[in-house]
Formats: sequence, C-alpha cells, structure tokens
Amino acid sequence: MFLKTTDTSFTDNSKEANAQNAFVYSQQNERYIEDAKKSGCTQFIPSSELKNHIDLSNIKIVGITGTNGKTTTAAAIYSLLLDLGYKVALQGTRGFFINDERVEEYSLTTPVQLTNFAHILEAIHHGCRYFVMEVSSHAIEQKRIEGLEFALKIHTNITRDHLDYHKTIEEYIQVKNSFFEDDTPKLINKDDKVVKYNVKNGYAYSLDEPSTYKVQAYSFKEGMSVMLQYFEQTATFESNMMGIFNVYNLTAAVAAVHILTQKPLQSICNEIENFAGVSGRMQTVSENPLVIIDFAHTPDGMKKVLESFAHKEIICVFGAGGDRDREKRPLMGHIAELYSKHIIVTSDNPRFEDPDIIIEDILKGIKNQNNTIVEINRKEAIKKAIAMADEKSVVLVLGKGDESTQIIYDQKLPFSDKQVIEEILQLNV
Ligand SMILES: CC(=O)N[C@H]1[C@@H](OP(=O)(O)OP(=O)(O)OC[C@H]2O[C@@H](n3ccc(=O)[nH]c3=O)[C@H](O)[C@@H]2O)O[C@H](CO)[C@@H](O)[C@@H]1O[C@H](C)C(=O)N[C@@H](C)C(=O)N[C@H](CCC(=O)O)C(=O)O
Ligand SMILES: Nc1ncnc2c1ncn2[C@@H]1O[C@H](COP(=O)(O)OP(=O)(O)OP(=O)(O)O)[C@@H](O)[C@H]1O
Ligand SMILES: N[C@H](CCC[C@H](N)C(=O)O)C(=O)O
Ligand SMILES: [Mg+2]
Repeated sequence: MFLKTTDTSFTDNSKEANAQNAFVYSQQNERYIEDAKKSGCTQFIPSSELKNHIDLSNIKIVGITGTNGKTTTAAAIYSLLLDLGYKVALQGTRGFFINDERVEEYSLTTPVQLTNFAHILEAIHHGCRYFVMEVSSHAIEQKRIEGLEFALKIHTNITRDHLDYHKTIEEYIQVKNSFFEDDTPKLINKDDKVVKYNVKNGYAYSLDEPSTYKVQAYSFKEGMSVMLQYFEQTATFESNMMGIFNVYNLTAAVAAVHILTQKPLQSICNEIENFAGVSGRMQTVSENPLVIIDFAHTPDGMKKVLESFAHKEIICVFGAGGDRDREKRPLMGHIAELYSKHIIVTSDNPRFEDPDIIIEDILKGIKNQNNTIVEINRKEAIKKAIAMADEKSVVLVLGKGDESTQIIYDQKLPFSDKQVIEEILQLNV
C-alpha cells in the first residue's frame, strides 16, 4: 500500500520502496526491510510511530469489534450521525463510504494500516467529524489499527469465528478483548459473559444485566419498539428491523451516538426509524412466499436469525466458507436442525476447498437427516427451497448476505442470493 501526504510518501511494500519514500514496517513486513534498503530506501518508520508523521487529530474515530453485529451497528451509527447533520465516514465489510457516497467497494473489513490512514485523511479532507470503522480480529492481531486514537470503542459480542486463523477460541477471545484494555472510552454489551475490559471510561448497554443504557422493554409487532433507560431518563425507539440481536445493535448505536454527541437521547432515538438496516442482513426479498437473505455464517449468528422465526416453519438454505474455520460447520448444522423444518445444505464460498467435504463437515452436526437435502449448486438449492415453501414457511438463505460473487478457487464468479431468488420468483424489481 502506498500513501502520499504533502511532505512525505509512505509504503508498506518493499517492492514500492525507493530513495524517495519511507518504508513503514511492522511484524507483518519487517522481513522485507533488507529488500527495501536494496531498493535505495533510507527512511524506515515503525508502524507504531506513523501517527507522529501523519496528523489524524481532526476527526473522531469510532471502532466496533465483535463476532457479529459490526456491520449492522456501524451502519446504524453512520445513519444516525448523518441524520443528525454531521459529516461522517464509514469503513467496513461493505466498503468505504463518505457522507452517504460509496467511495470504495469492499476490500477488507478492516484494511491495512496505511489504507486506514489514507481513508481517515480522505474523510478529514471531506470535512468529516466522525470516522466509523469495523475492527476485525485479524486487524487487531495484525496491528492494522496501530496508531489510531479512538474516541469510542464498541463491543457487540464475542462468540466464535475465524478459528482457522486464531487456532483456538481462547486466542480469538484474547485478541478481541485486547481492543478494550486501554483507557479509551468504551461501550460494552454487558450481557456478553466473555468480554473482559478496562472499566475506566466504560459505558455499558444490555437487555438483561444492569447497565448505563438498559433496555427496559421491547416488543415485535410491525418491526420493533424499544424502551431504553439511561439513569433517570427513559427514551423509546421504533424500527422496521427484526430480531432480538438487532435490539442489541440499535441500542448500541443509540448509546454510541449519545456518548459521542451528547445530543438529547430521545432526539437520537427519533432518527432510528430512518435506518432501514443493511442490505443482506435480515433482508426480505419476497413476502409471499416469505424469502429472507442474511449474512449469518457463524453458529451464533445463525441461532440469532433462526430463533427470530419461531412462529414460522423454517426452510434453511446454507453452507460454509472454504478456507475458513472448519469446526464451526457441524455446529452450524446442529443449530439448523434445532430450528428448521427443512434444511438444504449447499455451497457458500468454497474457495480452494472441495465443496463436498465442506458439506460433509456440516452434515456431521445434523443427527436426523430425514428433512435434510444436499444440493451442491447454490442456485438449485434456493430453487428447491422456494418450491417447498407455503404460507406457513419462511425460506432463510444464509451466509452470503449481499455478497455479489461466489468464490471458487481464486475466481470470484458473479453470484447474488437476492438476484437468484428474484429470477426464480420472476419478481419485477
Ligand atoms: C489471512 C490474512 O489476513 N492475510 C493478510 C496478510 O496476508 P500475508 O501475510 O500473506 O501478506 P503478504 O502478502 O505476505 O504481505 C505482508 C506484508 O509484507 C509486505 N510485503 C510483501 C511482499 C514483499 O515482497 N514485500 C513486502 O514488503 C506487504 O506489503 C504486507 O505489508 O497481510 C496482507 C497485507 O497486509 C492482507 O492483505 C492479507 O489479508 C488477506 C487478503 C485476507 O483475505 N484477509 C482476510 C482473512 C481478513 O483479513 N478478513 C478480516 C475479517 C473478515 C470478516 O470477518 O469480515 C478482514 O478484516 O477483512
Ligand atoms: N448482535 C448480534 N448478535 C448475534 N448475531 C448477529 C448480531 N447482529 C447480526 N447478527 C447476525 O450476524 C450476521 C452478520 O451481521 P453483521 O454483518 O452486522 O456482522 P459482522 O460482525 O460485521 O460480521 P463479519 O465479521 O462477517 O463482517 C447477520 O446477518 C445476523 O445473522
Ligand atoms: N467476509 C468474511 C465473511 C464471509 C462469510 C461467508 N460467505 C464465507 O465465505 O465464509 C470472511 O471473509 O470471512
Ligand atoms: Mg462486517
């Protein structure tokens, strides 16, 4: 990655290094320092000192980490700040946005350090007051957020993901918790028993445990209505979004904006109903038959979605990503069996793995497979699910959300769950 500021150029790649720029090094690339020297580079900056060369002080950076809910919570905060009249940037799984404009397509949920600095500088250049970003566990471990001073750090939940990378659940939890070790103001989900954090400058939100922003009551009729308690104040918000997990996400967003802006709590709540959610997260593609797409690709994410439809007969279509955590696959199969009337196991993004093996791993978690169909072709799997649906059903197509490709080997082939469903139903969109 290459970054040019008014007085210096920086790179984190020895192949770009030369006498005119500085090589920014970290544990990720220090093995290439000699190569950079051979290319004539004479300036070497440890990634921990990059902040002394690039001034990011004119913006408030908000970081959201957790196994699930980052994209949804970040997007809700972004939407609230925009509706309250602030200029704000958003960076995460769905790409990079400034003041309601998409600036870049998805690359990484949390890009490398120089890209983060470049995006923050661009946001400052556009007059943004806030920079809202998702912080992945890979990013924390790989020091991609080195040198960023956060105005607020937000925790959604810690269950399991990316164990292909972190190897053990303990390591994964330790990495996530390390984000909350310092004195930075932090907003913690108090109902999560796993998280550990430095209580200094700590705020909390919850549905069950006592907390700063306590959900006193919520109900689901057309969407949700929620009553929040903040010390002696109460405030309420409405949303068309569904699912208890979205009560957490929206409560976290309201609390975060209250901490950041100190605007009256109710005026913040009033803006929530303008946030329609994130595409590919609990997105209804068809009402009749009811077909919903969602990004759930972890056992906890699936559980939270499936338990939101206890009143329907669930037809669950899902797979699991290749070159990702293998151990989650039977757990996902087990969760699907607990809640679904019918299960269709199919492909997600196989990447370099054999899709049959991935499906076998999932099936190991499904004890009674009488209501389980295996269909390796995702389009065919969705077609079969829709053919089975009736007025009592809900077809849940999980794992890819609004992804626009299916990754097979290193090929990103065009594939959208939403488009496939619309074609099958011949919906005029
Ligand atoms: C598994 C993983 O995270 N890999 C990341 C890692 O790859 P790597 O170690 O193989 O990188 P590399 O190519 O050896 O380069 C490492 C460093 O050496 C430097 N280099 C390299 C070659 C050279 O000759 N000279 C040199 O200086 C590079 O510029 C870089 O700074 O370092 C690269 C650059 O820093 C990242 O782009 C790459 O992310 C890959 C593309 C990736 O797919 N990561 C995914 C798993 C990821 O990060 N996902 C998370 C979570 C997703 C989610 O749950 O939403 C995300 O934040 O997106
Ligand atoms: N607060 C939550 N708790 C548990 N599951 C959730 C929560 N919010 C969303 N989910 C589920 O997890 C899926 C992913 O949500 P979202 O994209 O907001 O999470 P994320 O943390 O950004 O995920 P990723 O790390 O893959 O980018 C959703 O589609 C939904 O099924
Ligand atoms: N963007 C995340 C989630 C992908 C989810 C699922 N579609 C998969 O391929 O595992 C990742 O790269 O891990
Ligand atoms: Mg995300």
